[in-house]
Amino acid sequence: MAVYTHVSREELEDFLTRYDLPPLVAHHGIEAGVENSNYFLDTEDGRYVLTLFEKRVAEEDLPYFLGLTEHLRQKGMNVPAPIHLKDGDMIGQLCGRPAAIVTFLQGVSEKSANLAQARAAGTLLAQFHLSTDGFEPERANDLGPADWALMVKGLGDGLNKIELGLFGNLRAEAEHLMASWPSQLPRGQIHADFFPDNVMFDGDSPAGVIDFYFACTDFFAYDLAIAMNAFTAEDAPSPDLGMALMQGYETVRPLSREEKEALPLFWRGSALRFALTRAHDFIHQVPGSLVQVKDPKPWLALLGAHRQSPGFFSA
Ligand SMILES: Nc1ncnc2c1ncn2[C@@H]1O[C@H](COP(=O)(O)OP(=O)(O)OP(=O)(O)O)[C@@H](O)[C@H]1O
Ligand SMILES: N[C@@H](CCO)C(=O)O
Repeated sequence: MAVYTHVSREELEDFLTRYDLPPLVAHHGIEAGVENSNYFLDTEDGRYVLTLFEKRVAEEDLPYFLGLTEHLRQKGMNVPAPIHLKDGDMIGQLCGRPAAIVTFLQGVSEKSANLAQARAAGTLLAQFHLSTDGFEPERANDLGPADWALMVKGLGDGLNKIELGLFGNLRAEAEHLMASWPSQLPRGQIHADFFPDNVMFDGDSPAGVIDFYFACTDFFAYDLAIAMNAFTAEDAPSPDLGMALMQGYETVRPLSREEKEALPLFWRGSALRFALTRAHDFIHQVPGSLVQVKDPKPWLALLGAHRQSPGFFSA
C-alpha cells in the first residue's frame, strides 16, 4: 500500500473545509502505487482520490501536472478532473505535504495487460499525444538521459548489492545512451509513466488514464518506448504485448522513419530509467511506510534483452 503520510480523520475533515465537496463518509489508503500517498475519499455523493505528493514530486511542478490533466479533459480524454479549492487553487497543504483531490475514474487498473488491452492502450497513448496539442507550459524531463549517469553515481555501491558489477555496467550504459541520444524528433507533452496500472480498463477497452505526476515535455517516441516496455509484463515478459501496443499507437499516430530508428535506443533508455528509480527505492526503503517496493530486476533483465537484441520487439 502506498501510504507514506498517514492522515487522520480529524486532519482530513479540517482540510476538506477548504473544498465544496459532499460530506465525508470514510477515507482509506489505496493498496497500489509506490510514488505518492493516495487515499480514496468516500463522500455522500461518490468517491474521490486524494494524493499527498511525496519525494519525487516537486511542488512547483504541480500546476503543470494538474493543468495538463484539465487540458486533456477539455480535449475529451477520460482523465480525472482536479477539484478546485474554494479559493480557486488546485493545490492544498495537508500534513505538511502538497495535496490534490481528483475525481475517481471507473474501470479496473491491471498489473499486466492482454494483447487486446495492449493494442487498445496504444491507441489511447497516441490520442493522449495528439490531445496535448495547444498546452503551452513545458516541463523538462528530470529523469532523462542527462540525469542517468548522476543517478547511477548516487546509488553507487548499493547497485552491486543488487547484482555484482552492476554499478560499472550501468555507468557505461548511461554514458553510452547520453552520447547517442537524438536531439531532433517530434516532441510535446508525454505521460512518461504509461504502465498498465495507470490505464483504467473496461474489459479489453481502455476507459481512461490516470497518474500524470511524471508528465513532462519530451519525444513522443520515447513515451511510446516507455509504454512498450511497461506492457511487456514482468512475470512473463512478452515482446508481443509491446508490439501490439505499437500497432495500436500507429493506427492513430503513425511514426516517422526517424522515430522508428530511434526506438531501440529509447527502449534501452526507458529500461534504464525504471531500473534506476526502482533500484533507488529498493536501496533506500522508507521506514514506517506502507508500500510494496517494486523489483528492479525485471527492468534490468529487459535492459539486458534490448542491449543484446536491438530487435527485441520485432523478433
Ligand atoms: N482518479 C482515480 N480513479 C480511480 N482510481 C485511481 C485514481 N487515482 C488512483 N487510483 C488508483 O490508485 C492506484 C495508485 O495510484 P497511482 O498510480 O496514482 O499511484 P502512484 O503512487 O503514483 O503509483 P505508480 O507511480 O507506481 O503508478 C491506481 O493504480 C488506481 O488503482
Ligand atoms: N510505474 C513505475 C513507478 C513510477 O516511477 C514503476 O513501476 O516502477
